[in-house]
Amino acid sequence: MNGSIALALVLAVLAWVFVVGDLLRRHRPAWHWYLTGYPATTCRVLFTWRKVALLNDLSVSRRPPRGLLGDLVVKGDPLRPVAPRISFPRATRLGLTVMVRLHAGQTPATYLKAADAFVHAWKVHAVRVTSPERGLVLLTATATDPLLRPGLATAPAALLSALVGVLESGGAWVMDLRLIPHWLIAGATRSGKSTLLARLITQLAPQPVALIGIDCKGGMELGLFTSRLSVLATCRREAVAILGALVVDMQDRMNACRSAGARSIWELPDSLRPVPVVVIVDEIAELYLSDGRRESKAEAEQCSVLLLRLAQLGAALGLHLVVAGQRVGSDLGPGVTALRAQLGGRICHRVNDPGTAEMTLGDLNKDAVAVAQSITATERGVAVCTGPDGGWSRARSHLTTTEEAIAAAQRHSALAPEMSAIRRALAALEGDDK
Ligand SMILES: Nc1ncnc2c1ncn2[C@@H]1O[C@H](COP(=O)(O)OP(=O)(O)OP(=O)(O)O)[C@@H](O)[C@H]1O
Repeated sequence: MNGSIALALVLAVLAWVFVVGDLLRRHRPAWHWYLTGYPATTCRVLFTWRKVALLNDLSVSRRPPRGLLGDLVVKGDPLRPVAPRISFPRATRLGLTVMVRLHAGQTPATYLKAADAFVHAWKVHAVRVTSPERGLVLLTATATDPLLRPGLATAPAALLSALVGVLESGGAWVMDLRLIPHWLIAGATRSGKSTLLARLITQLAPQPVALIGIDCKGGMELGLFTSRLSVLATCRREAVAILGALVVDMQDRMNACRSAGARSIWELPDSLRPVPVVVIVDEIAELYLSDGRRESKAEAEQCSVLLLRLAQLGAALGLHLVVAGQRVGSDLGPGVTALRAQLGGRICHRVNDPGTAEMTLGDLNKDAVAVAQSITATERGVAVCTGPDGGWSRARSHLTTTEEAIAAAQRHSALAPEMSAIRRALAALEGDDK
C-alpha cells in the first residue's frame, strides 16, 4: 500500500515538473514581464503622470484663463492645472493599459500628439492611443517590440483568406480578399515585399482560386510559382494582353450575374459560379513608366486603364488585385492615384521616401505614416497594415523561404485552373511576333 502511495506521489511530482516547467519555459517572457517589468512600469506611469500631462498640455485648470479684477478683464495662465484622471495600469501579456478620463473640451488628438512623450517617460517600446468610448482614451503601452521574435499566429481557413503573419497585438495578420478585395503593398528593396507575396501565394495555392502573375522584372520573383499560376506575364506587352483578356472575362461574368439576377458571383449557384481570380502584380512601376517612345506610352496608358477597370468593377465579380511596388507616387502617372483609391487594403513596409508612405497610408490613416517611416532596414518583413475595421497595426509576415514557396506551388499545381481565353490572348501575341 505504502509503495503504491509513494509511486503515485513520484508520478504526481514528475507530472508537475513537466507540465508547470513546460508552461514556465514557454511563457517565460510573459512571466518575466509580470514579475519585474510591470511593477516598475506601473510606478513610472503613476509617478510621472502629472508631470507628463502638464508638459504635454493635457492638464487643465479648473479656473478660467480670464478673470475680472475690478473693472478690468485679466488674462493669464491659471495656477495648478489638474491632470486628467487615470485608472490603475492594468497588465497585459505584452505591456499595460491605462484608461484616461478626458477633461471637458479635450479630444483624443491631444493624447495622440503626446504618445511619444509617454514612450520616453515610461521607458516602453510604443504607446497606442485609442478611444473605446466617448470621453475616454485608452493608452496601450507595449513593453518591448513583439515583432522582434514573433510567434506563429493561427486563423481559421477560409476561401480567399490568407494568414500572412502576426500583428503587433499577437493576433493573426490575415489578408481576406472577400472582406477587402484589392490590396496595395509598398516597400523599398529588401524590405520583405516578395516574401509577403510568396506567403500569400503559399496560402492561396491550396484553394480553388486562379492565380495570375504579372512580373515585368522578367518574371524573376513570380516565376518561382509558375506551376501554380494559371498565367504569368513577364513583360508589359504580355501584361496588357492578360489584363485585356481579364476585362473581357469580367464582362462575361457581369452578363452571367445579370441573367441570373445576382449582384455578385457569390450569389450565383455553385454550378454557375466562375472561379475567383487573384492578379498579383510585382513592381507596379514597370507597368506605368514609359521610356518616352509612343508605343511605350500607349502600353503604359493601356495598363493603367485596364487595371483601373478591374479594380473598379472586379470585386463583386471575383477578380482581385494585389499590387506591389517599391515606390508608389503620382509621378508614375495620373492613373496611379485613381488606382490607389480602389485598393482598400494597404501594407507599407520600410520605404525610402516619405512620399510612398504618405501615398500608401496617408489618405486612410495619417498617424500610421510616421510609424511606417520609423521601420528600420533591420526590421525585414515588418510593415504597417490596415485592418478591416479601418484601423491600422504594425505586423510582421511569416518568413516563407523560396524553397517552401516553390514546394507549395508544385504540390498544388494540379489546382491551377485553366484560363484558356487568357492563354489564347498570350498565344496571339507570340503569333504576332512571328
Ligand atoms: N518576415 C520576415 N522575417 C524575417 N526575414 C524576412 C522577412 N521577410 C523578408 N525577410 C528577409 O528579408 C530579405 C529581403 O526580403 P524580400 O526579398 O522579400 O524583399 P523585397 O522587398 O522583395 O526586395 P526586392 O524589392 O529587392 O525584391 C530576405 O532575405 C528575407 O529572408
